Amino acid sequence: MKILSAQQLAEADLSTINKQQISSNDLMERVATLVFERLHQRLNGSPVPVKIFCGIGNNGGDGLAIARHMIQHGYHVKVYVTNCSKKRSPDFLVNYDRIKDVTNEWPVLLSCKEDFPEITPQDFIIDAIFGTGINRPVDGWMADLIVYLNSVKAFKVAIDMPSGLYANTAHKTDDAILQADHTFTFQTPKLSFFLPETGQYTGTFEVINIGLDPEYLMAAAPIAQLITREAAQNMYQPREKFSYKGDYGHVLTFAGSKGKMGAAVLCAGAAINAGAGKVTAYIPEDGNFIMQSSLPEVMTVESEGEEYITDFKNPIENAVLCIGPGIGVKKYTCSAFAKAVKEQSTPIVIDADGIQILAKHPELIKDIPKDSILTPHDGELKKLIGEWDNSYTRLEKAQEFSKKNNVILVLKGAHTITVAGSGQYVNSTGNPGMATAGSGDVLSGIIASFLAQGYDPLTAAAFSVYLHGASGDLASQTYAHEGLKASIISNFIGSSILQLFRNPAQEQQAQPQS
Ligand SMILES: NC(=O)C1=CN([C@@H]2O[C@H](COP(=O)(O)OP(=O)(O)OC[C@H]3O[C@@H](n4cnc5c(N)ncnc54)[C@H](O)[C@@H]3O)[C@@H](O)[C@H]2O)[C@@H](O)CC1
Ligand SMILES: [K+]
Repeated sequence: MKILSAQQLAEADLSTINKQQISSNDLMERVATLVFERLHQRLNGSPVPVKIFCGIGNNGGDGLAIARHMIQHGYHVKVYVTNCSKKRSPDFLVNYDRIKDVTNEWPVLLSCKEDFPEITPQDFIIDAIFGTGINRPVDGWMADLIVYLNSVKAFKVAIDMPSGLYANTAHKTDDAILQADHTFTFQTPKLSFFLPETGQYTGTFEVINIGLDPEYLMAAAPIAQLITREAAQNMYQPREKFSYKGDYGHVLTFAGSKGKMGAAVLCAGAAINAGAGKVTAYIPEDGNFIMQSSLPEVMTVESEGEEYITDFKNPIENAVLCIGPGIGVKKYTCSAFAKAVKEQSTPIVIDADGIQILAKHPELIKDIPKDSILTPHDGELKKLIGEWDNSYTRLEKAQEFSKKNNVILVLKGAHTITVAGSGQYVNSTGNPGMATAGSGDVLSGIIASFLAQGYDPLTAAAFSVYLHGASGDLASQTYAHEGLKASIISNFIGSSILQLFRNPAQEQQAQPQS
């Protein structure tokens, strides 16, 4: 699903009005009807006191139109208008007049702090103060209003955007932003919904298809793409009946050291669980028993070093190298890393200590095959690209690095973002239970596995990130966030592939691989 900027969404509104030959107010009415239907489904005629706060732009116009529908359906609605300027939008004004058709009360105008109404925890708040038109921080008594609304316990639903939140630009830390419990957002989610500084303001969110001009949407170059279940379904490559293990590639993991053989086991295990035809683990000599007894499906080749990998003699032709988990950064391991990377001619996966080594030896970056995939967490990323001021500069710097070095970066986080040149692919799966040791080793193994199976590097990265998160989501239904551990996530990879194509009634049946 495309993620568009606030400006593109405004253009899409205009294009819709022109192509569908409707007025902007017709579009607003369509939007308000769609939101009302969803509210009505949930509230089901409940006598809950509804308080709707409307700005004076089109977001406020939406709020007024929603209020009208609710009043017509018997809800107990009180409407407040933030009377901060005389520049009321034409569609706001139309709906301001129309609300009089269904109630004898004019909306209450708010102009200062003293006007704020009392709000009880039982109230249901609808926030239609600002949407995508916000272009500066909210200040004065309007900021106080947002702070006040945040301080009350009532349930809050935001229309299109939590008021005060920018769709795709950075905030200052003290900006007033409404903390919603749920957000109905229009046509596409906004980039800010997925970034750590701002993602929490939406609460849960739902994208409503408001029927904007399909031609505009098709042609628009998105600022990012959301990898949804549908997108992941399209990435999946089913297997041919007359195929054999040689068709599904060979992964060579270069992972593990004394005390960290678990990283190697998790990485190689995930590569097997995600479908690689063969997996060979290149390991320090002392790790052989651990690997062979943990993973009977995985072959091993020992390095000369007993506790660390100290050398590299390519044991397998045409394997996909997955290098870094648990290898440490000792000098001889760095030399073996450098040799292994240099000898590869097709894309590889570099994770964990492999990224630390690259950061310490930037001269090695030029030896990485084009379109290789690096999977840094933020600590590792900072060592590669330097510090950033906010999530937007983080993404810009990651794009620069990706373009300059012809590599794909998988920026791990609550919403992992895969950066390939100027393309940004935001993941939609995963949960906080996945913030656990070894989770990243599993991810790098999955990516290498799909690379080996012939997926192109960008697809392998984005698809693996999706499946990794989906495996964690499925596993958490049995183990809770707290009970998740990396090996469990790995055991749910097969279930997450099945779940891609299950209908909702079958979704509960997911079982782990043993
Ligand atoms: N025809 C359309 O354009 C449609 C617009 N829609 C709604 O319209 C919204 C966008 O509407 P608008 O562009 O009118 O903008 P908003 O309603 O988000 O903001 C209103 C106005 O507030 C002013 N403003 C910006 N920042 C401010 C601040 N910090 N303090 C005080 N005033 C500030 C700006 O002049 C802006 O035009 C969307 O989020 C959506 O809810 C939907 O109804 C769909 C159709
Ligand atoms: K809003």
